[in-house]
Amino acid sequence: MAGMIVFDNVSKHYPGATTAVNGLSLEAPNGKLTVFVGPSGCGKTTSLRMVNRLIAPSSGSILLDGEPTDRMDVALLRRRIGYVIQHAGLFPHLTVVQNIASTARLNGIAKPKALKDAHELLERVGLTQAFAHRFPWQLSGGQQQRVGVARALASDPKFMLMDEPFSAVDPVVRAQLQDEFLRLQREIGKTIIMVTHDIDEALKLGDQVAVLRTGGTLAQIATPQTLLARPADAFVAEFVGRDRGYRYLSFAEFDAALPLCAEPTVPLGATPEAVRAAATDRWVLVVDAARRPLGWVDSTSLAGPVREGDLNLSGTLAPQGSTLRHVMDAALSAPSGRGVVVGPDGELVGTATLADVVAAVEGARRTRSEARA
Ligand SMILES: Nc1ncnc2c1ncn2[C@@H]1O[C@H](COP(=O)(O)OP(=O)(O)OP(=O)(O)O)[C@@H](O)[C@H]1O
Repeated sequence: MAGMIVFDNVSKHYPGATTAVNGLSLEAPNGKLTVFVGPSGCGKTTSLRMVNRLIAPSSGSILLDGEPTDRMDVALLRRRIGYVIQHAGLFPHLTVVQNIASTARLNGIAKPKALKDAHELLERVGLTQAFAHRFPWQLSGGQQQRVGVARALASDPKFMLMDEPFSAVDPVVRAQLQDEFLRLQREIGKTIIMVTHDIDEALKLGDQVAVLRTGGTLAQIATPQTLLARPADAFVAEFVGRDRGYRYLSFAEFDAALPLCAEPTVPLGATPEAVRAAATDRWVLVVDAARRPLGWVDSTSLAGPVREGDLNLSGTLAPQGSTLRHVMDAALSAPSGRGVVVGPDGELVGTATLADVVAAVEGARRTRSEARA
C-alpha cells in the first residue's frame, strides 16, 4: 500500500498506569491529510511520535507502505518522514537556508544542491530570498513556522508528521499559514498526519479527521462533512461543537444540490437603454468578452454607457465546486442579492439567491435525516 500509514491496534502504556493510547487502528491514506484532534491529554502527540519511533508502542504495529516500522532502521525511517513541530524547532546557530538544507544533507544530498534547493523551497513556503541568510531569532513566529515546513519538505519525504504546526502564532497569521499550507499540499500531495487541539483547524485542513477521546481511544474517523453531519456519539457531537449546523455549510458542495439561474448580462459600454432592456430588476451584471463578471450596474441611475466607474464591486464570487457557504456569501454581498457562480476560467455559470441556498440546505438536511431514520 504505497504512501499509506496504518495504525494496527496500537497502544501505549506509560509506567504508573497511564494509558496514553488504547487500541488505535486507522489508516492515513496516500496523499491525504489526516488530522488527530481531541481534548488535552488524549494521546495525540504520543500517537504521532510512535510513527517516527520517537516513542515506542507498547503493543500493536504501525506500517509505512505496508511495512512494519519496528523492523526498520530508525535513522532511515526518520529520513523518510518530514517532521514539523510547534515553534518550528529550528537550529539557532544555522541560517534559514542552512536550516532548510539540513534535512537534505542528512539524506546524503551534496551541499551545493541542498543549498540551491533550499533557496527554491524558501519561496514555495511564501518567503523571499531576503530571509535566506537570517538566523531564526531574526524571524517572526509565522516566518519560523514556514521555515520549519520548508525544512521538513527539503528531503522530499513521502510522509509528513506535523505536531500543532500553526498553534504558536496569532489567529490572523495562523489562518494565513493554514491557507498557504492547503495550497502547497494540493501541489505536493504528501501523506500527512497532523495533530491539533483546535477543531476548526482540523475541519478546515483535514481530508479526514480522527477524533480521540481521553484514554487514547478513537471516537470517530471521518471526513469533516460527515463528522459535522453525523457525529458518532454525544462526545463527538459536543467536541465538534455548537456551530456544527452552520459549519456544515463550509463543507457542503453545492453543485448537485443547488439549481442555478441564468443571469442576463451586458458588456462595458452598453447604453442605458440596453441595460434597462436586460434588467430583471434594478441590478444588471456586467461581464467582459470572456463572460467573466466585472461587477453590477444600477439600471435606474445610469446616465450614459456603462463605464468601470459605474460598477458595484461588492459581490464576492463563488467558484463552481466550492461550498454552499461561498454561494451564501456571494448572495449576501451582491447588491442584487444574487450570488454569482463562476467556472474554472472565471466565466459566469449562473446565480443563486439566499433563498435558493436555504432551499438546498434544507433539502440536504432532509436527505440526511431520512438516511438516518
Ligand atoms: N513520558 C510520559 N510518561 C508518563 N505519562 C506520559 C508521558 N508522556 C505523556 N504521558 C501521558 O499520556 C497522555 C497522553 O499524552 P499526549 O502528550 O499524547 O497527549 P496530547 O493529546 O498530545 O495532549 P495535548 O493536547 O495536551 O498536547 C497524557 O495523559 C500524558 O500525561
